Amino acid sequence: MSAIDVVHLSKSFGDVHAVDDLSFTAGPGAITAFLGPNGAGKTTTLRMILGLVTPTTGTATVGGAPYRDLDRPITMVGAVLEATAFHPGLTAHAHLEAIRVAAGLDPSRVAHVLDQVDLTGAAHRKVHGFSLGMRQRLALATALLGDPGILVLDEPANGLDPAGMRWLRGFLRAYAHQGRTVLVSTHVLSEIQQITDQVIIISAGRLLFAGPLPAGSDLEELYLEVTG
Ligand SMILES: Nc1ncnc2c1ncn2[C@@H]1O[C@H](COP(=O)(O)OP(=O)(O)OP(=O)(O)O)[C@@H](O)[C@H]1O
Repeated sequence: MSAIDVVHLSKSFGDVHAVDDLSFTAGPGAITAFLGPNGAGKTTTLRMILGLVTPTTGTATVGGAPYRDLDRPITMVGAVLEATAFHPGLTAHAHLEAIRVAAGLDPSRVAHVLDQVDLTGAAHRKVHGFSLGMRQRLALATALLGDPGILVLDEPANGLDPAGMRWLRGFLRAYAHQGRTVLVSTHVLSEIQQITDQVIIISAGRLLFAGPLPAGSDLEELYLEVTG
């Protein structure tokens, strides 16, 4: 059983077939890049994996079970979705602490995840003064609170400066090397090419390519070839 299994998954919104009979797996110890043009169905697929959208047909499971059936999902799957909102009046520390308490996690986790994303120095600043990149780091820290074995990320490089992108690459690589699973949707092909183990490309909700990037090939070339 792979960490994330998508099997004949479909989702229609009225006449729009956002996801259309999609199947793929994202296994442990690897970074899987989830790619496709605007409107291809990536976010809808990620939201079905995370139990936020109900599939029309098919299944999406994490660790063998649908997300909604997981006992303590925060300890199994961490997610960073687009446009993550934080209460602007809270500090980063207070935001994380509230979630930690609600989830019954160990008190040491807050300092640990702040350190993991390099936000320790800003822990007691209010989030309304945070840059986009700092918000992305805080969203990642939130996803890491439960020490999950699976990370699902939608455009995590959004707002990161070049140093931040390099940091994120190193972080995700190390995370996968621990035997954990990373599924990341992105349009920044030059970034993901450097760390990806497996590539999934979809368009109009359908699978176009699944597999490792062939040796010596360029991800942008492959992407444009299969989506063109
Ligand atoms: N709640 C919704 N109601 C109606 N249509 C929707 C809804 N969510 C998504 N769609 C439609 O489903 C299709 C897939 O959208 P989705 O956001 O999954 O694509 P995406 O690959 O994530 O795109 P992008 O790269 O632009 O973020 C689009 O045509 C979109 O308009």
